[in-house]
Amino acid sequence: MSTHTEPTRSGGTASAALRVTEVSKTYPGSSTPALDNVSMTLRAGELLAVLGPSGSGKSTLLRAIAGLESLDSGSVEAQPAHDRVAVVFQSPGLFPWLSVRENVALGGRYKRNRDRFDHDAVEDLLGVLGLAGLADVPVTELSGGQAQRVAVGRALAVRPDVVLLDEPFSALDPATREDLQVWLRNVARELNLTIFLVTHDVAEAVALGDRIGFFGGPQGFSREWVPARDGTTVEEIVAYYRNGGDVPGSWVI
Ligand SMILES: Nc1ncnc2c1ncn2[C@@H]1O[C@H](COP(=O)(O)OP(=O)(O)OP(=O)(O)O)[C@@H](O)[C@H]1O
Repeated sequence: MSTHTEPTRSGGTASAALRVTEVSKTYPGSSTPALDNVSMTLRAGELLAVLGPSGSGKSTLLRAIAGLESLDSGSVEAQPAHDRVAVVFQSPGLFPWLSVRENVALGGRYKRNRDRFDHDAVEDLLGVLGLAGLADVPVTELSGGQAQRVAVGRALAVRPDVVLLDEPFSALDPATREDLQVWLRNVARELNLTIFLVTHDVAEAVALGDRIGFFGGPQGFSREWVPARDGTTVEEIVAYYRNGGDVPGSWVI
């Protein structure tokens, strides 16, 4: 497989961790495509936040990237391999009979992860995630925000090349959500993660995204991808959504 490179904001190049090419999908029984010829690239080490109205196909794309949806056409290429893509959904889906540490270390039980799973590294990861003090606590005793941090930890423990997050904080109260956004930003920097984040929340996209992809948008559901420039504000994005029109000149793809 060839190695792709992509221009970055700083003028250098970054390899493409994930490349989606002309992907289409229509669910059985539906007359409208959920994905209509979607192309995008996720660069290694970036957090791409994907905004879009309900029903515009964000989750379908995420699931397609994760290999959970069959495609009518198009392709998803991950570098170096597709089995190193981890997913976290809105609901943490923890195993209630296991502790925090056991949930985070769950991936080590699977044969396919054994060569890359380091149980000692789980302790370090719990520290980075701020979960060391909770390691032996049953997950049934956690708050919603703590549980979602454990879910992210479980995904990270298999050392994925790409992490897919589908509305990971949307079930949480606003204060907890803000805390977890700060937490995720710090963890992503510390571990140099590559993240594809689906969110409804413009403020979350602005707080976390190195780039922001607009899925759907002002010209109908056109599925365009418009990277945000540095310093983009929530107001600018909301105005763009509401008013449509041309993509601001400084938002160069
Ligand atoms: N399993 C399914 N079977 C049939 N149609 C589906 C299925 N999942 C999604 N759809 C349809 O595909 C379209 C895209 O849905 P999708 O959930 O990907 O959008 P979304 O942008 O993630 O929305 P939301 O933000 O509400 O989660 C919608 O019209 C939805 O009704």
